[in-house]
Amino acid sequence: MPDANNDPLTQVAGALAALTGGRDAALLLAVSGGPDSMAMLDMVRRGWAGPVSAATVDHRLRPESAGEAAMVADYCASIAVPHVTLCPDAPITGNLQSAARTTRYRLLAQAAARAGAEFIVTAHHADDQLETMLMRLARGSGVDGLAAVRAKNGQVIRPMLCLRKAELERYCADQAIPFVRDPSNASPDFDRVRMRAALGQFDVVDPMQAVRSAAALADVADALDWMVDSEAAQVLHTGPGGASLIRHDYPAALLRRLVQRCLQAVQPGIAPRGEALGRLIDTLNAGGQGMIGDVLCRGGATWHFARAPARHGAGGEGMATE
Ligand SMILES: Nc1ncnc2c1ncn2[C@@H]1O[C@H](COP(=O)(O)OP(=O)(O)OP(=O)(O)O)[C@@H](O)[C@H]1O
Repeated sequence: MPDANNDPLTQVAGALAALTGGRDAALLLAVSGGPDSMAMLDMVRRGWAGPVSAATVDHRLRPESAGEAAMVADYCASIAVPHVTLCPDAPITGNLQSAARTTRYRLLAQAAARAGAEFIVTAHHADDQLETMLMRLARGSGVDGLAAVRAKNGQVIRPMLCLRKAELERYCADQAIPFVRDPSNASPDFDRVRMRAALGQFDVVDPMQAVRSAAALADVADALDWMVDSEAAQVLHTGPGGASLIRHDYPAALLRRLVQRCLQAVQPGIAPRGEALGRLIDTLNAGGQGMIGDVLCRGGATWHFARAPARHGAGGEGMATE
């Protein structure tokens, strides 16, 4: 007899209830028009008792994108789900994937506020999680990076992590749900596409186990943040002259986070890579001084962090040490 608990709709409903705290909160679904988010749209509107609306971001980076957004709008109209297409007010430039992602989440947050939605829901699934973890592993990431795609990050929630991509595609086929395929998902120019192709030949790691590992690492990252909150209140002081750390005999994982907080207190938004941060901490431990971004850092009994004049041609997060 089929197990009702393994039914994708039941699993997604359970994940949504856990992520939202069980209330019938208003949800804004982020629907690109691909099979993952179209399956999510259909599953959530069937299984969720609270208000549901949907948004598609037309990044205007490909000629087909307006037609894809229109397809989602038409489908939403046919199932009586309110839908909005969101467009950036200026062309997306620079590192296109990363700039598109930043713009997308900003537009979605604005649309959620307008729609009165408490949560933005994306369709990241278990195969996405494994790909992300392996890409981070290939870069030597630590706990935060390997925690990969968070099931909950601020107001963004991801209830489809409990499902495989193949289940979502099967669902679309079974329910005759239309979808589009983004051609960039087939371009070998992207690391993710190459990783996906490699994983197609390699079934040693079960994506569902990767989801469990990532969730365990996310718990560890949250626990470290919690400890650092209470330590920082005792040992990290900020003022007009910058930030200082009066104690630094911490285990490495805590010290890295405390130093990150000092840096961010001086230069908001700075996110040094693990290796640069490790080199800085070695330098400070040896009583030396170094620069990360625009922050001058000095070791000694108390570590000091202060804004330095921007260096000509400085590359942001690189580090110079003395
Ligand atoms: N153009 C879009 N409009 C609305 N939602 C989108 C759009 N693109 C992506 N999303 C949402 O984000 C999810 C993940 O998409 P995708 O894997 O393409 O993003 P990514 O850039 O690789 O990951 P991330 O969103 O974590 O940065 C989709 O399933 C969908 O819910």
